[in-house]
Amino acid sequence: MRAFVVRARAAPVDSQQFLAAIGHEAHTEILAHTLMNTIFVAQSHRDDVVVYLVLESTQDFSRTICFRSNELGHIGGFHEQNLTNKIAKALTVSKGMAKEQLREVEAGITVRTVSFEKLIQELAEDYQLYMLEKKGTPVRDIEFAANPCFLLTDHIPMPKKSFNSLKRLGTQHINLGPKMLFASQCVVLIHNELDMRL
Ligand SMILES: C[S@@+](CC[C@H](N)C(=O)[O-])C[C@H]1O[C@@H](n2cnc3c(N)ncnc32)[C@H](O)[C@@H]1O
Repeated sequence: MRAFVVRARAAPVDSQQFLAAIGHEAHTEILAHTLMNTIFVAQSHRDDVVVYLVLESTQDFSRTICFRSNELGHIGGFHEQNLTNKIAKALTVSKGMAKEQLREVEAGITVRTVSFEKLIQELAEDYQLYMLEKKGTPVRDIEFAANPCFLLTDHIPMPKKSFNSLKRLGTQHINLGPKMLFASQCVVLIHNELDMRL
C-alpha cells in the first residue's frame, strides 16, 4: 500500500468556505489536484493507494478525509470541480462531529475528526513515514520500505513542533530536486520513482 497525507493548514473545514477558497489565498484547489494525481492514471485509477487530506482551518477539530482507491466506486470523473465537490461533501457529512469520530461519506471515502499529529502516530504503526522537503535525501538514494507513507503540506510549511514528533516516529526526509514543486507534482514523481523500481 502507498499512503499519502496532505496537511492543508489553510483549508477551511466548513464546506461552503472550502469551496469559496478555491483560487483564493487558502488555495484549496491544491487538494483536488493532489487527489487527482495520487489516485488516477489514464483510463483508470491506481490500486493500493490511500490518501488522507487533513484540513486544519477550524473552530473545533481538524477534518481528515480518507480516500481508498481499492474501495472507491465510480466517482464521476477526475475534473477539479468533481473532486472539490467530493471533499466538500465529506466536510458537510462531518458537521457537528465530536473529537475523533469517523463517518462514512460514500464507498471508499470516510471523514474523521482526527488531528495530523494523531493520524501520523497511527500510520507510523503500519508504514514507514517519509516527509517531502527540499532539505531531504535525494529520492534516488532512498531505499523505500514496502509500505511507504508520504507527508506533504500545502503552501504553509510544517510547523517546527511537528518535526520533533516526526523525528520520534522515525520519519525520513526526501528531496525531489532543486525546484519547489506543488504537492500535486511531488506525488507524480513519487509514484513514478516507485513504479520504476517494481
Ligand atoms: C508548494 S510546496 C510547500 C511550500 C511551502 N511554502 C514550503 O516552503 O515548504 C508543497 C509540498 O511539496 C513539498 N515539496 C515541494 N518541492 C519539493 C522538492 N523539490 N522536494 C521535496 N519536497 C518538495 C513541500 O515540502 C511541501 O510538502
